[in-house]
Amino acid sequence: MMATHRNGDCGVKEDVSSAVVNGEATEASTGLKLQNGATVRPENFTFTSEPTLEDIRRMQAEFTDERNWQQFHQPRNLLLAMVGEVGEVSELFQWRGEVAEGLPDWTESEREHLAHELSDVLIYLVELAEKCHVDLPQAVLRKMALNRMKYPASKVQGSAKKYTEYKD
Ligand SMILES: Nc1ccn([C@H]2C[C@H](O)[C@@H](COP(=O)(O)OP(=O)(O)OP(=O)(O)O)O2)c(=O)n1
Repeated sequence: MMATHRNGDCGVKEDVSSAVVNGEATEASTGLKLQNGATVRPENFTFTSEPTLEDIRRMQAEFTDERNWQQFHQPRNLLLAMVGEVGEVSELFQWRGEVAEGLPDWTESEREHLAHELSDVLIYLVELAEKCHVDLPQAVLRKMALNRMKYPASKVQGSAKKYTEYKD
């Protein structure tokens, strides 16, 4: 079963808002903004530590080898397959309006369906990265470092503007 962490019915009307100081979200300032302006911290949600991305890469390689499917899994096909799965994730959200963190109004079956589709996206993403020889965990570290430089916390506080929109 998919691990879920619900906030319960707390009248949440806006998405998570977090204040950041020196690149770190402060404990007191991270939370859900309620209609009355009060802020409530969401329950912490964390992943389990395994499988790692390398575990997933290896398991998918075994899965495709066992079926003689490597012949179909070139980068372009994997990209198209991944985009198709992203579409399937989108289908689960379409026409529902905005949904609260933790998806409190979704059924267990809907949550499990979402878990399946997100997993399909990840599986294809990991295999695409493998076939392109991108070491995904290390690439993510490098990209996050770049993101921190492009969006200094002190400069972009509370603004969702693209970095190119800043004048200085
Ligand atoms: N040629 C294939 C076909 C499937 N898979 C694996 C990776 C995905 O995790 C999952 C995708 O399977 P489907 O294409 O059957 O897609 P869904 O599981 O989303 O089924 P549906 O489209 O019915 O929702 O299976 C794969 O690696 N290579």
